[in-house]
Amino acid sequence: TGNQWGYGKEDGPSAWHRSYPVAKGSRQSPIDIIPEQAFHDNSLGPIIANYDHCTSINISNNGHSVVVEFVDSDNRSVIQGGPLDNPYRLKQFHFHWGGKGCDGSEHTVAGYSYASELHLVHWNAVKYKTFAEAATAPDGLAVLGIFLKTGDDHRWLHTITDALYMVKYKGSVTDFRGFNPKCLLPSSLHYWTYLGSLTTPPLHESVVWIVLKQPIVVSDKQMGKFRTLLFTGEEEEERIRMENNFRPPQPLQGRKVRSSN
Ligand SMILES: NS(=O)(=O)c1ccc(S(=O)(=O)c2ccccc2)s1
Ligand SMILES: [Zn+2]
Repeated sequence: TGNQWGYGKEDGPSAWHRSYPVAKGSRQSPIDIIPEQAFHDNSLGPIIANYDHCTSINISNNGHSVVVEFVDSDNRSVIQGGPLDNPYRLKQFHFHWGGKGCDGSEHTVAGYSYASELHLVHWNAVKYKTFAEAATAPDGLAVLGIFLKTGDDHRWLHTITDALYMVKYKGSVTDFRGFNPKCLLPSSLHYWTYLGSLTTPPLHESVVWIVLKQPIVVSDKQMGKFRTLLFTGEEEEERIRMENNFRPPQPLQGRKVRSSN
């Protein structure tokens, strides 16, 4: 049923092109960001994230990551400014991470990987009627990427890591209300931006990527809780720990990465 893809040896990123030929396309993500080669574009304004009236709905394990979904039937939580021509609505956020002691970010910075990467997924509800329509349009999605590095405890991430035991298995979902992702943003919103794709199948080339330069700090213990999740469902006999759910950097193919001031 549907296309089975994963992060293992047989079904991982190097095999995705068989079912998703766009995997070898001209604007694939993630990429290795080389700061010195990024173009300082003075016309790039600040990113504005208006999450104050956002409404989280649930938290779930979709067999690839842990996802928090939001009400996106109006413009109550949007990102705008920067490279974006209009406001994009927050739909969900999720994470990518490594194994114990290993890094698991998707974008890298001059070859450097972070422990994890948070993706806040938004869609262009001004130009497109539905998320599904926006998801295949070249300017349909805007994903805000935030690096996580290990160090002190992140006081707000506890709200998420304390809920992970309820979504241990693939296909599990539970209520998750009143969470404002503003608490996960670093103090600086300086960013790199480039045109790319979803980093998982269906790998649509529909994403304006906005990757924040400043990582947030979370503890090893908090990262460890992500690794208690499973790729596998409760009914499956095989239990496979959810870790290393990241795609490696893809060819830049002549794309320009711009840098905010
Ligand atoms: N890692 S990422 O942020 O690039 C990403 C991968 C998949 C999604 S999606 O679930 O929003 C989605 C979007 C469109 C079609 C299907 C799923 S977002
Ligand atoms: Zn992602």
